[in-house]
Amino acid sequence: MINIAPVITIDGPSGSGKGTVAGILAKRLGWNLLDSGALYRLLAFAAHNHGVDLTNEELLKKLAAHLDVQFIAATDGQLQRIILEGDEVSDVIRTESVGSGASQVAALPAVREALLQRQRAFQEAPGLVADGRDMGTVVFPDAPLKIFLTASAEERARRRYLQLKGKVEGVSLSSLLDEIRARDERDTQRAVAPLKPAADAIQLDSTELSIDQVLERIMSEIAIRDIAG
Ligand SMILES: Nc1ncnc2c1ncn2[C@@H]1O[C@H](COP(=O)(O)OP(=O)(O)O)[C@@H](O)[C@H]1O
Ligand SMILES: Nc1ccn([C@H]2C[C@H](O)[C@@H](COP(=O)(O)OP(=O)(O)O)O2)c(=O)n1
Repeated sequence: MINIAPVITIDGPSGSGKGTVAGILAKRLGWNLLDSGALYRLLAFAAHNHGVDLTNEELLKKLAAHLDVQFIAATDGQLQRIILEGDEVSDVIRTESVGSGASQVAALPAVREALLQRQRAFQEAPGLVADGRDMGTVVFPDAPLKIFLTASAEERARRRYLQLKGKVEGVSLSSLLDEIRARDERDTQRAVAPLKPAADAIQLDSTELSIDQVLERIMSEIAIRDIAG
C-alpha cells in the first residue's frame, strides 16, 4: 500500500535550528516527529557503552539493526524522552562528543542502510516532520515540502554556546566553532548521503532570522502547498 501521510523534511548543518523548528512544527500540526540525528547519536553512545570501535562497520551495522530504543513523544509540559536499553538518555546524547561520534558512524554506508527502514517507519498519519541531513535527498525523496536550513558557522557556534553555557562545564565558543566546522566538513564530504540540499528544497538562511520568523516562512510554504489539511 502506498503511504500517503505527508512529510515535511528539514535538513541542514548543526545549530541551524532544525530540531527546534521541527519540534514546534510537529506540535503545531499535530504530526509525528523524527529526530534522525538522535538515531546516529544513540548508535555512537551505545557503541561506546559496548566497547565497539567507531570504525568497526560490521559490528556497528549489527548494533544499529538491534538498537533497543524508545521515543516517548513530547506532551504539554514535558519534552520528548529517549530511552536506550531501558535507560533515559535524552540529555547525555546531546554533548558535542556524542555528536562527533554520531558524525563518524554516519559516514559508514552499512550503518545508514541499517537505519533506513527504522526512519521510514515514522511516516504515519496524519503526517511527519523529519529533521536531519538526508531526509529530503534519501529517506523521504517524495516529501511535498523540503526545507534546507542554514546559518553561518559563527552564528551556529554562538547558538550552541548559549544553549550549553551553564549546563555543560568548560564550553568555549572557539572550540564549539572548531567542532562545528569539523562536523560540517565530515557530513558534507562523505560518499553516502552527504549533507546537501535536495534539488527541490527551499533554502532558508536563518543567520538573521528569529525562530518565529523561520517558522512563519515555513508555515507560508505549507499553506501554499495545502499539505496540512
Ligand atoms: N533562528 C534562531 N535564532 C536564534 N537561536 C536559534 C534559532 N534557531 C535555533 N536557535 C537556538 O539554537 C540552538 C540550536 O538549535 P537546534 O534546533 O538544536 O539546532 P540543530 O537541530 O540544527 O542542531 C538552540 O538553543 C535553539 O534554541
Ligand atoms: N539524517 C542524518 C542525521 C544526522 N546525521 C549525523 C551527522 C551529524 O553530525 C550527527 C548528529 O546529528 P544531529 O542532527 O543530532 O546534530 P545537530 O543537532 O545538528 O548538531 O549525525 C546524519 O548523517 N544523517
